[in-house]
Amino acid sequence: MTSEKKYSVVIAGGGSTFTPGFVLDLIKSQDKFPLRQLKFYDNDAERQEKIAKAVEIIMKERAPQIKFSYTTDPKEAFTDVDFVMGSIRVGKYEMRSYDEKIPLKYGVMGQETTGPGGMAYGLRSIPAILQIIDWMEEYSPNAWMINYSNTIAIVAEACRRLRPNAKVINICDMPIDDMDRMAAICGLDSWHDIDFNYYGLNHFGWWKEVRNKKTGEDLMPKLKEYVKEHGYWVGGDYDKSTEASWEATFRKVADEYALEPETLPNNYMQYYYFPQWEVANADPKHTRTDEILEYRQKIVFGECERIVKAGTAADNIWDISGLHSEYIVDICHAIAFNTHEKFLANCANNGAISNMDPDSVVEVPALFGADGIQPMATGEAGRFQRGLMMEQQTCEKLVVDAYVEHSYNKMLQAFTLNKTVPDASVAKKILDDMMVVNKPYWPELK
Ligand SMILES: NC(=O)c1ccc[n+]([C@@H]2O[C@H](COP(=O)([O-])OP(=O)(O)OC[C@H]3O[C@@H](n4cnc5c(N)ncnc54)[C@H](O)[C@@H]3O)[C@@H](O)[C@H]2O)c1
Ligand SMILES: O=P(O)(O)OC[C@H]1O[C@H](O[C@H]2[C@H](O)[C@@H](O)[C@@H](O)O[C@@H]2CO)[C@H](O)[C@@H](O)[C@@H]1O
Ligand SMILES: [Mn+2]
Repeated sequence: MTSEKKYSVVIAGGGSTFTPGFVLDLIKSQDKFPLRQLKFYDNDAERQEKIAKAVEIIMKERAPQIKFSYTTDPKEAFTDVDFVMGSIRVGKYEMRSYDEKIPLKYGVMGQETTGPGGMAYGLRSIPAILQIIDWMEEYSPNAWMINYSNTIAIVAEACRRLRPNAKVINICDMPIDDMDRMAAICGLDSWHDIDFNYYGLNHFGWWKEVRNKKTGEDLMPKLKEYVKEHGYWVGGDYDKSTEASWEATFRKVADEYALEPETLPNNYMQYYYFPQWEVANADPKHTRTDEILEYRQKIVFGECERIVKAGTAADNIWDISGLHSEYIVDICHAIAFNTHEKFLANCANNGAISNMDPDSVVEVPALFGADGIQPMATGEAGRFQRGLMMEQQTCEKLVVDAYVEHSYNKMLQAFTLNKTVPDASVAKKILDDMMVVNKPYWPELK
């Protein structure tokens, strides 16, 4: 589809390891989502510049028609834009490392977006995301923010409650990645060949239905046969660049499926079904953050440095674009061109899951168009799933209460209620350690 209009996009989190991927996929999509301008915004000038200097070269060589700039000034960043792509990490990897390591100190699973670590990260993200929404509304009132910045479930609950009319859509690529694996398992090209019914919370959900989009064939029986042995691990060429810890995650789906074989789980259920297994298999001194510093961050920043030194990206062999970046570009395209394609959104339930409260934030299929999202009805949640979701979403709501009320006790209740934490005394120890390191980012909790 082509149009006269060309769009202006700002990536908030210009220094993100995913930014070069966004850029490469935006360039690849110029025939369907044409840009006139691309900007980066970050609050760490030095980190952003390392990526931006390489992107400047890439843009000159591959898309000179698009005006490119980068800034730490919010007015410059958010003026004259149609889309904000959110990819910030408040506190960067230094704070992610604490999110993972502090709970482990007390025998509790430590993970980026789940358990106490995920709640700590969510509380850090709320004020930064609300601030970006406010700048977007002030400087580009017609713009849409498509946000990846975690912890999405908590950020989405804060948006629902505190910015109910904002043009912000909180998204996650995990179900897309899982569905792409399902497609590969069934011999299909990509997740685009699959139709689905999925429901849950972010990083906490289940497929009720998976079909071949073209023929309508029910793929659940075939998938279940495969998943009970291999989980969502595909192997071979498909997984040639997948890191070892992701392999373990996709294989673990076999155990998650065995627990509830009527549906197929989001791979993140491992953290709630098997938190003690996570602890037993973790190295408290070397967590996922350390792996990223040694691998993804090294590759991305190393390649940027190499391009800048060479003064060209012509021999650039690195391409970290992929599902993550394709997905956000496809969503911007769907909104820009009012396509009403089916993706997934984290939004107020309002009946999408019939036996959950209207004000629950849920992750469900939705049609994406010029007016934003139209969430779809997914039917009833199973008893097991509903019980789990009620507990988890209450934790997410309590974190937002803690933010609004500056309440230590609400945060302690959130930690205590969480399925990954054994009791209130352990919750308190974790929270007290987290209070110290999060001082620059959290509201003062009293
Ligand atoms: N929703 C999803 O499914 C999904 C998938 C992958 C990654 N993510 C999220 O994407 C984000 C980026 O991940 P990454 O690993 O590339 O992180 P990263 O640490 O490499 O980059 C994040 C950038 O955000 C910047 N930043 C921090 N606070 C900011 C603020 N207040 N304003 C502007 N910039 C700020 C940092 O300086 C840094 O350059 C994270 O939130 C991550 O959890 C989400
Ligand atoms: O440990 P990380 O930073 O590698 O991953 C944490 C994120 O994991 C999911 O995103 C994956 C995505 O599903 C996969 O397809 C590929 O693009 O990598 C992404 C990041 O590694 C999850 O959806 C995110 O919310 C997490 O932040
Ligand atoms: Mn996600």
